[in-house]
Amino acid sequence: MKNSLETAAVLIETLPYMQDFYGKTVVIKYGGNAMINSELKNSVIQDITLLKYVGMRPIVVHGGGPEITSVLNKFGKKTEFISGLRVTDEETVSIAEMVLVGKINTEIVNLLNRHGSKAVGLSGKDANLILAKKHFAEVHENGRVSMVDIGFVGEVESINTNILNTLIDSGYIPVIAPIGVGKNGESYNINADYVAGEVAGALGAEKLIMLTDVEGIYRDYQDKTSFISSLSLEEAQQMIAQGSIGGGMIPKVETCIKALQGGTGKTHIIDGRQPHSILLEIFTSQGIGTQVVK
Ligand SMILES: Nc1ncnc2c1ncn2[C@@H]1O[C@H](COP(=O)(O)OP(=O)(O)O)[C@@H](O)[C@H]1O
Ligand SMILES: CC(=O)N[C@@H](CCC(=O)OP(=O)(O)O)C(=O)O
Repeated sequence: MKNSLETAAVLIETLPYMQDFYGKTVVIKYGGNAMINSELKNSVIQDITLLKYVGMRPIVVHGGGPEITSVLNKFGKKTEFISGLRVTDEETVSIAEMVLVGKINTEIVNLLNRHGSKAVGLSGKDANLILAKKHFAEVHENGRVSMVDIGFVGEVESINTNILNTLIDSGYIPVIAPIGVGKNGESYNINADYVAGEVAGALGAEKLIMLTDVEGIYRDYQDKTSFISSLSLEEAQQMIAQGSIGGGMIPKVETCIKALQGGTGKTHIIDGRQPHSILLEIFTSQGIGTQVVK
């Protein structure tokens, strides 16, 4: 892991090439498992603020899965995930909305603003940012695929790019909570990875960066020497089908695949536990984490 001074050195080396980054749209998916402590949170917030200062167009899509689970526990509700997605009944979707929109979104917006950014928080309901419909989980078992009903879990039908571009063009950083709205005004709990991918695709982002709690993708998750630094779209599809990518990594990799197919330049899964991981990914020639590319 690099310390802050080493990270600063990386940035200074990059200075002559700063104009290459000007005006580039980058979507950052900030996962709940990477929101470990206030020091790391500040490092993520500083990185995003710096991207803005050098003329990039950052957009944040956040998760908050562990926090939702902990609040559900307090209400005596158990959590079940199928293919990386939370089984969501009516009570669960309102708790998820309360945690994601009411707590985590406002926290991130507040932190960004305290660090000198102009951040605006949005859920899928603001200006109908995320129109959604019911999603069924795809379960791979013994080479067969089945579709399972997991309740109020949504998939994105459309993203209102107009509101995002209006905010970005006025100098704001949009911070998006992954709650979608259905055509009858109902709330849908959407995995934040999928929302990040859809936003990246809709805006034609240069990069999609997903912060999580592992170094990146492993060929075999039990074997930490099997780390992969670069993966093609086809290899990624194969790994999901073979079951070597599991749990919460499935929506991430599916998102990378979809974003690449939709025109996003590059996608990255990086370790949010590493201080200044966003800067290290964007401003070093080798980057960090696993990149999934066409
Ligand atoms: N092949 C794999 N490589 C890396 N991580 C994997 C793999 N298969 C499953 N995982 C799991 O995916 C997790 C990341 O997803 P998740 O916990 O949902 O993160 P986040 O909250 O950041 O979205 C890892 O902590 C790991 O347990
Ligand atoms: C349907 C579904 O699984 N929704 C997620 C939304 C939050 C999320 O994605 O948070 P992370 O990025 O921290 O995992 C959930 O309920 O946990």
